[in-house]
Amino acid sequence: MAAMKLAIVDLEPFRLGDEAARKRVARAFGEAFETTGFAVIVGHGVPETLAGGLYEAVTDFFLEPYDTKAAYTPPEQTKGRGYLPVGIESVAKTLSGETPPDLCEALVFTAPHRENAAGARPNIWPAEPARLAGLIRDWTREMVALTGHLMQLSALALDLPEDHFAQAYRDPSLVLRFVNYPDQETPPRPGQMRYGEHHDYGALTILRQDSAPGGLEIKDRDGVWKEAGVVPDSFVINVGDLMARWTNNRWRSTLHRVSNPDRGLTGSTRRLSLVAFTGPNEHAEVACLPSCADAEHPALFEPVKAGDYIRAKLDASMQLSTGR
Ligand SMILES: O=C(O)CCC(=O)C(=O)O
Ligand SMILES: [Fe+2]
Repeated sequence: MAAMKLAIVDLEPFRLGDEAARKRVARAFGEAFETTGFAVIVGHGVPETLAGGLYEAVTDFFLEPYDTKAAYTPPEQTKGRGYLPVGIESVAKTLSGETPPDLCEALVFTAPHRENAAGARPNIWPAEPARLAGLIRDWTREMVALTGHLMQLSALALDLPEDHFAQAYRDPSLVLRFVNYPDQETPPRPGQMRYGEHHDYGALTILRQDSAPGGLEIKDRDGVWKEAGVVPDSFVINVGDLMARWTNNRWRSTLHRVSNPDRGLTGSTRRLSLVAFTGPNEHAEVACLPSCADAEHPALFEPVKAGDYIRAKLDASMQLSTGR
């Protein structure tokens, strides 16, 4: 399979440079989202020791016996928190009717940055490995900070004042989804994938992937699936539906999926991803940005409340919530 040529954007001149440097980075960032909907960022400022430590701790969690992990599965059939075993989710269902379950298991935290907020449903924190909870709390702080940088960059790239999104992101939404794609001892069923084709629902997704076989694939403008590839110590950032709506499709929410590893491979093909779905506050209204519509490009979407849009998509993706 051919590789998708993703733009690699160095954020360091944005974080540390002068105005001209910031504008340059923003231009590259925006161009990537206008063409492929994906950008690879380096120089992002997130410490590699933390990323590596979290990767190891999450790996250790998924290596625990099934019964230990299943103790963290929530009673409700939604995928907002806790341990979600293989078989619970079928993400391609958000696009088309019945599809076999995705070949992944996940550990999910919703809004871990506002755990103590009144009315928030508590996340489910695994006791083992003991270092995991602290690492996730540190990661949460990094993801919120990185989201702030990405939204400043987004505003500049969209010809808006740098703080345009500050209000909507004062108390942002955040879902952390740690995903393990196990070795496939039996062949997948027809149409079954590690993670089926889908759009992300939020504004920007931040993904740390590893280089195991059976990786991220992106559908290009001609409808051809291409491999995303892996750049060491980077994050893949992609545009979700809310950002596409905000930008009137100037930025593209692109179909992607996680493919199965070749059956001929020997040795482990296990793959681990650290995903952060970022977005504005649930109460924020997402309506066409002033710089994204004109006489030739009238607004394509009705304004939506961010939280309502996400909730509808999450409901549709649950394998067990049949009849939708
Ligand atoms: O694991 C990956 O590379 C991508 C996962 C993904 O697309 C998602 O969680 O929405
Ligand atoms: Fe995705």
